[in-house]
Amino acid sequence: MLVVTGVSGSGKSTVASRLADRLGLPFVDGDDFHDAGSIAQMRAGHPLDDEARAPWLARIRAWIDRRIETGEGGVVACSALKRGYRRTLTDGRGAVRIVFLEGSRDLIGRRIAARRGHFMPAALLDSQFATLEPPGADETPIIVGIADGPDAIVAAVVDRLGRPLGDLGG
Ligand SMILES: Nc1ncnc2c1ncn2[C@@H]1O[C@H](COP(=O)(O)OP(=O)(O)OP(=O)(O)O)[C@@H](O)[C@H]1O
Ligand SMILES: O=C(O)[C@H](O)[C@@H](O)[C@H](O)[C@H](O)CO
Repeated sequence: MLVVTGVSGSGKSTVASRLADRLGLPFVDGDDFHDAGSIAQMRAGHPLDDEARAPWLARIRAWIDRRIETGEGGVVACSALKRGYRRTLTDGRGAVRIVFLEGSRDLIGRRIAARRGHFMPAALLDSQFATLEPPGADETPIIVGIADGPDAIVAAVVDRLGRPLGDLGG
């Protein structure tokens, strides 16, 4: 089970969906678990706070738990900006591995500015970086830079998994 994390526009949806294809695992986008109120709040340029994110994270955790139960595993795209958010998704779940997409404010800002048809406004990127607590070594994250294209990033993650792909189920 892989959770692909990073700020808005870091490429989570792009990378996680291709990664899932590559590994033959189900994919889900954390964006699809927001309620309408949270989407409206972000669209209006107001960041979510801990309270608003808690039920959203709980829904994603429930998806992860179902995937673990079936033994099939999966790949989920979820910003999981703070350590505490990641713990919500990983604690007590040994097989959940964090992937962190690392990129500069400048590069991500350019990609968001070029993106069309997404609710997340570019203006929220500063708040995303202010909230971000990059994963520490104790979280054994797979950290990948995002300067290269999606296929290269997927290949780098697969390379770093460092264990047989069949072991990702639980
Ligand atoms: N490695 C890459 N190289 C070039 N462009 C990329 C790369 N990864 C993603 N993009 C583009 O950057 C934009 C942001 O990517 P994406 O929507 O996947 O990010 P995200 O982290 O899922 O964002 P959000 O959290 O806001 O949903 C998209 O237009 C996407 O096509
Ligand atoms: O925690 C958050 O602030 C939100 O989850 C955002 O990160 C969005 O979900 C997404 O990244 C934007 O599309």
